[in-house]
This record gives sequence, structure tokens and C-alpha cells, in this order.
Amino acid sequence: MRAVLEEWIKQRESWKPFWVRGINMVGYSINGLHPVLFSSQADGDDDGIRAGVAGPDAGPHRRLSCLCHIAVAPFPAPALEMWQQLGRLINGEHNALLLAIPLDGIGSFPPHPPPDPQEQEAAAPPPPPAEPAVPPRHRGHLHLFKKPLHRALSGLAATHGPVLLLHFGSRAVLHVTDPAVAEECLTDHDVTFANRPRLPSSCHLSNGYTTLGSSSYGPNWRNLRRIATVEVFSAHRLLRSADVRGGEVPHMARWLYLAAPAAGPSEPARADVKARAFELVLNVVARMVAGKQYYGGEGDAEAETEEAARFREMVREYFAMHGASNLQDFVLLLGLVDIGGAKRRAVKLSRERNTWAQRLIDEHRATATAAAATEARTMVGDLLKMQASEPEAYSDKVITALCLTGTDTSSSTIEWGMALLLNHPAAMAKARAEIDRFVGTGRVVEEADLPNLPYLQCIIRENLRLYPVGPLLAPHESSADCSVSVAGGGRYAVPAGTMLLVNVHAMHRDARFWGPDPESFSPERFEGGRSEGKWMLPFGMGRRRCPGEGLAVKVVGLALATLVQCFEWRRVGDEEVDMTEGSGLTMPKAVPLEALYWPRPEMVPALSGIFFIYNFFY
Ligand code: HEM
Repeated sequence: MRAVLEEWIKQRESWKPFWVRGINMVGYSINGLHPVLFSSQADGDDDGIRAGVAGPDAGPHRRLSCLCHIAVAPFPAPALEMWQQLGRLINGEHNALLLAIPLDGIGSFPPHPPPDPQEQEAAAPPPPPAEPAVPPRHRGHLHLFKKPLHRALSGLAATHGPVLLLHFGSRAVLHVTDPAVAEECLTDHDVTFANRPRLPSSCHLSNGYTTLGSSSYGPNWRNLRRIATVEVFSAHRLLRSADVRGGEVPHMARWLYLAAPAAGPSEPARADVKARAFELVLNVVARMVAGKQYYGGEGDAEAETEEAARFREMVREYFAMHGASNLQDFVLLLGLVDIGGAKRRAVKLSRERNTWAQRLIDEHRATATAAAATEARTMVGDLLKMQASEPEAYSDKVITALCLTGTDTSSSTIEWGMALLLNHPAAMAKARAEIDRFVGTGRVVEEADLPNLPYLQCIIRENLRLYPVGPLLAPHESSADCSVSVAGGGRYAVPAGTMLLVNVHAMHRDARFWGPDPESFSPERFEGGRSEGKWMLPFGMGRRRCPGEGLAVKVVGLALATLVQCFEWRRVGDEEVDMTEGSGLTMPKAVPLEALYWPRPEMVPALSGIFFIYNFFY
């Protein structure tokens, strides 16, 4: 290890090494002889992290002293290779976990004794680095695991720069808040970054990384993506399933209507908006996938079957456990000892999910007749038909892998949208006036009306800008070494196996692109094409871009339009709706949205009409 250090020191100019023994550092005494590395680049940084210690012969403190420099020293990217090399050496002898322990407050580095002249000579200053580029900075790291992760990383980027190379345990992470670099990663390096990281927490949930969202780039992903694009989300398929949305959205309005007393504002009803949005999206997806309706068969908003209740819980747990913000994914020991029982829950959840999907497939197989398959086509029905000719491409496993997608994302977007409108009654009134102007009050708004409602479209875009439910997209991973450009010239080296987190949440709120008040809700910023060309990526970009975007935009648009058109809404209290963001794969509202509502008197005939139409057709 000493040889590695010395070799590295020779090559780096910005690092001034000297040697110490017998000091105390962040509470640990360092008895043996240690090279201390001081980075001139870290000088003046306000985070107080400025030194690292490496020690080959540190006796009982050896691991801790090694830990110090791996975990906290700031250094330029080429140094990362060296740290990784050291990390591997240390890992071999000790425990990788030690590299990951956060060491805050290391800035109070105590005075050191005069260096040993012999050692000082061995650690001569290095020559200038060969490459002129300033690389991404490497910061230490797991103490950043404050939830929600996208917020913690945004704060870090604001202080240290838009392209950061981090180290979460032994995993390199490229965090990007620069649109140009993000675009480069997802277009020029699209294939290189098309893998998904194998995070232990998602192993069980994704059936061993075989689902569409979790599978790395390769034959399995290509097969699933082809089926999803062609058979499930194609424009043709979306057109065919318009009647499903056209049935389910008014059905939700009907539920709300029946649950509300007729008294109006004097006696408003209370709506669990999160639950209603979730039920709506689940019914749409379940009917498209399997011709199944989970909620509302009896016209009672609260009536839900045991299967539906369990399914709701399953989806909630699934999205809460997934994502890039699980500490046990990066700290080996936490995963091994299963602190908090996350692994156990994931195994149970995955079993339940598979049983549910297999039951769905079997039910379908048993009940599908030739007539049913042609008249009321479902994804499972269609895929089963294709299974007959291509059993491998359309196996039950493949069908299962496509079943549980998109439910939480769309319903969370509806919930965020309603929360924004409740906090901005003027925008709600403007949207309602637009619907009244184009649609009137004689009927409930339909999907075909959406293109005629430009202000509603602006609301949806503003909703997706401020609350993109994939704030870090889904994590990507590089399959080969590559480099990304740096503002002002030069390139950053990104090693293979680096996890890419594109922080769209931060980019969507960047004042450089979104004006002086980027945090405020202002659908008007999109009016008249004013924000045309501005960089927004709520659905990702490149080959891993969300395939459900077309469906999502339709469901979210129709749901918000219907809620605004049919009901008057008020906040539960005088204070604004709490907009705190939770964490998970999708960004949920930390406090589920509830609101007071009553049917608009002028919409009552149309709402009563839904009752009749729904009972007649469904
Ligand atoms: C407002 C609603 C939605 C938003 C904001 C959203 C956003 C996203 C984002 C950010 C990604 C990751 C893109 C990347 O990795 O670069 C994604 C992936 C995905 N989304 Fe959506 N999504 C929504 C609705 C849906 C719906 C309704 C479905 C399906 C019913 C769906 C299915 C998927 C799938 C299967 C993937 C993984 C694609 C892959 O890895 O190849 N999404 N979505």
C-alpha cells in the first residue's frame, strides 16, 4: 500500500504529503507512522474537510486511519483511481464497510509534529498532472444519505458544482445537475448508461433484476421494451384503451359525488385525494392489463375487496422500498444483517407480487374465450395469444415483469397537482373557466377535449416541473469507461460501473433556466410557448425514457380536468397544503392529501348522468 501511495503522490501536484506519528485526529489516536495528505485544492472550502491519513503500520488504529482518507479527503478525479486502488487493498484485508463511515468535523485537524526528514524526502511533491481538465470532485459520502436524497444531493451540487463524482460505499456515483451533461449522458452515451445498477434492495422486488425497469441493457430488456412499446403503450393501443379511461375517470367523479352531501359549502365532504387518485390509476392500469376493476363495483367509494386492499399496500411498499436512497444498498453490513428487516419484507413482497400476477394470468387463461379476446382486449390476453406462437418471448415470467408499472407515478402526480391547485385557487378558477368555456357544464370533460385546454396543459407541465415523481430519474449505470464534458472545456473521466443520478428535481428549479422565482407555481410561464425549448425531463430521456408517458399524460390530464370541472375544492384548514416531499422510487407527498369538496350545482345533472351511463354500460 505504501508503494501505491508513493507512486500516486509522485504524480499529483496539488497534494502536499507529509508524515506524522502520535497525533489525535477526529477522536482517534494515530500511533504509527502515517502519510498525511493535504490537498491545496481543498483550501478555503467551507465544508471543513481537508485532510486524510493513510497508514500502513498503524497498529490497532490502522483500519480507522485508512478509513479517514478514503472516506473524507477531497481530491480530484484521477485520485479516485488511487483511492479505489487503496480501497481494494484495504478491503482485501479488512472490511469494505469501514470505507463508508461518515466522518463529519474532520476540519479541526490538530497540529502535527515535525515530519521525519527521511519520510519527507520519500514523499516529494508530484509533477503537474498530465491532463489539464478539472475533474469532478469526490466527496465523502454516506453521511449524505439524508432523505429525501434528491434534496440532499441538490444542496451538495449547489455548493460544490453541477457534476460530482461521489462514492456511496464502494460504489461510484455520478451526480449531475447540469442539463448539458445530463443530455450528453442520455444521448451521446445513451447505450453506455443504459444499464441499471444492481442494488441489493431491488433484487427481490425486481425478480432478480428481470423486470422492464430494473433489467440492464441486453436481450431481456430489449424483449420487454419491444413488447411494452408495441403491445402496451403504442399510440394505437392507447387509442383503443380510451374507453377504459373514459369510463374510469367519470366513475371516480361519480364516487365523489355519491359520497358528498348535497348541502354544498356549508357541509363539505372530506376527500382522501391520494386514495382516490391511486384507485383511479390502478383501475385504469388493471383494466388495460387484465380487464380487472379493483374498486367501485358497488358504487361505494370506501368499498374495496381484500385483494384490492392488499394490492394497494403492495404497490405502496414496492415504490417506497425501491430507488437509490436505501443505505443498505451501499453499506454491506447493513445488507448482511438486514437491519430494519428490509430484505425480509422485500422477499415477502416479491412472493406476493408474483403470486398475484400468476393468478391474474391463470384467471385470464381460464376465462379468456376467443370472443372475449377480440372484443375486450387486454394486455395479458394479447400476450397470452402471442405466447402460443412464441412461448419464450412471451413467457408468464415476461408477462409478470410487465404487470406492476406506473401506478404510483401517475397517482402521485395527480395528488401533487391537486395540492398545487388547492394552494393556488386563482389557477384552479382559471382552469375551471377554461373548461366551462370549451366544454360547458352540460357534460363531463372527455379525453378528446384535452388538446382544447391549453391552460390545463400548462398546469400539468408546471406540476411535472416542480414535482417530477422521478426526481433522480431511475438510477442508470455505465457499462464502460467514458468521459463527459465540462463547462469551460475539458472532460471528466467516468469509470465503468458508475451509477448515474440525473437530478431533474434540481434542474427543474434552477433559476438560470426558470427565472428569478423558480420555486413558485406559475403555469403562466408555459403560456404561449414561452418556455419552449427549456430543459425539462420528468419522463427521462434516451432509450430508458418512460414508455408510459403517453398514458400518464392522458390519465393525469383527464383526472385533474374532471376534478376541477365537477367539484368545488377547499383546503382542510386555513394553512397551505403541506408540500413536503417524501422519499422512495417515486417522490410521494410526505403528508397524504386530503381536501374538502362539494359538487358544483351546475354540474349535478351531468354527474347524475354518469350514474346512469355507468350503470348501463359497466
Ligand atoms: C406522471 C407519470 C409518470 C412519470 C413522471 C414517469 C417517470 C418515469 C421516469 C423518470 C422513468 C425513468 C427514466 C430513466 O430511467 O431515465 C420512468 C421509467 C419507466 N416508466 Fe414511467 N412515469 C410515469 C408514468 C408511467 C406509467 C403510467 C407507466 C406504465 C403504466 C410507466 C412505466 C414505466 C416503465 C416500465 C419504466 C422503465 C423503463 C425502462 O427502464 O426501460 N410510467 N418513468
